[in-house]
Amino acid sequence: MTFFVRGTYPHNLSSTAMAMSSSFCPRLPVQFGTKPIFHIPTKPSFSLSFKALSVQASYGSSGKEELRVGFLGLGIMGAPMAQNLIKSGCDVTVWNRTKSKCEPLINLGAKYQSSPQEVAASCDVTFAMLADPNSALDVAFGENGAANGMAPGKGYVDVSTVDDTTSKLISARIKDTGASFLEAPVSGSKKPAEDGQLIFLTAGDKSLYETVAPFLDIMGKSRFYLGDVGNGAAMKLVVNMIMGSMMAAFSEGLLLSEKVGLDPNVVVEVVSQGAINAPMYKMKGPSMIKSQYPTAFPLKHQQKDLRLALSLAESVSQSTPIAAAANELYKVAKSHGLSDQDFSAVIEALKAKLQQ
Ligand SMILES: NC(=O)C1=CN([C@@H]2O[C@H](COP(=O)(O)OP(=O)(O)OC[C@H]3O[C@@H](n4cnc5c(N)ncnc54)[C@H](OP(=O)(O)O)[C@@H]3O)[C@@H](O)[C@H]2O)C=CC1
Ligand SMILES: O=CC(=O)O
Repeated sequence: MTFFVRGTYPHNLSSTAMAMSSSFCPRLPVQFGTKPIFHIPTKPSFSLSFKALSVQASYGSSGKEELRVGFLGLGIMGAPMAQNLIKSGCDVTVWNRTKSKCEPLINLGAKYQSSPQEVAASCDVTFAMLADPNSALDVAFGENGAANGMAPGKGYVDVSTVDDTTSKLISARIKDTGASFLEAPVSGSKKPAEDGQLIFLTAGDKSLYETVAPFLDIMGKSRFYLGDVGNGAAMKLVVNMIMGSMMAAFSEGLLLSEKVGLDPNVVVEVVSQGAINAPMYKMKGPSMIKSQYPTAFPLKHQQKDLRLALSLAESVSQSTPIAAAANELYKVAKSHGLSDQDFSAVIEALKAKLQQ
């Protein structure tokens, strides 16, 4: 298995920095499949402004034709990802099933096409950020799907969280057209998407990976190249299987602490200072204690990821009893109408009134 990681940038993509980065969108050769012409500086050690300037230094004066970038799916994640590309000066064309979600991006300068096929036909690389395997397949294969607009020299980058089987199906269909395919699911939620701090877990055509790397660097803080299609999907499912179980265990801890007379806010503080600290606890804990779940990562997507991870585990006979138990809790939460709340609403599934 091939493995590659670029160093992370210790910065936040503030609006000032975004403004600084405008017109720094990478200019790239239009044709794929050749040796990478440009080199991304590795492990820059300071600040976003350095990131923006690096991109300018590498691409700004190349004189090559700018790649036209398509973006399909403008939900919680897709909208800020596309926005960061637009604000960096990229030539972006958007499509979303619910057209009204395109308006804010069109106002920022994006072009619009009325189907995935038209986006793919009018762009050199097309990113897709869809809800789940069915929607990813629909948008790639359906009537007026992206595959109908693909051709040799183009690239399709699916950044949705799906299972490896779905990803391989999409890859095969796209590659049948002569185009290239990269799966690139992301780790990181709404805020990292807004801040250009996502972690890309990519696999597939290496030449496409190299071609789109500058775009990944606008939207993210690091990227991994993991080899064959399916490895990116599997990595994402493993990570989210761990995250879903952690959130379920954290929920149990908060409720138990309250029942025995402890202040759950102090539990959050103690956890945050110790070896089991994870940013998620301090970020979500205070609102969970107030029974508030402002949506960053919808609970229905976390349950989807657990379901897909369990199926992946079953395919290789790996026992995953903790994830299986967590999945049951998310299913209970869904059945109580919490699908569109943040995944931290899983705590509600443990409250006595929901279990009756
Ligand atoms: N939110 C998060 O924190 C993270 C999410 N992810 C993953 O990223 C993906 C997107 O997540 P997120 O943005 O939160 O999800 P949202 O539910 O906010 O957005 C889903 C997107 O998929 C579109 N869609 C759904 N069904 C269809 C369909 N049948 N045909 C066409 N388009 C469809 C929606 O269109 P419409 O607007 O019309 O409904 C929308 O653009 C998911 O796979 C998720 O697991 C990964 C990392 C973090
Ligand atoms: O998929 C969700 C995330 O936070 O990553």
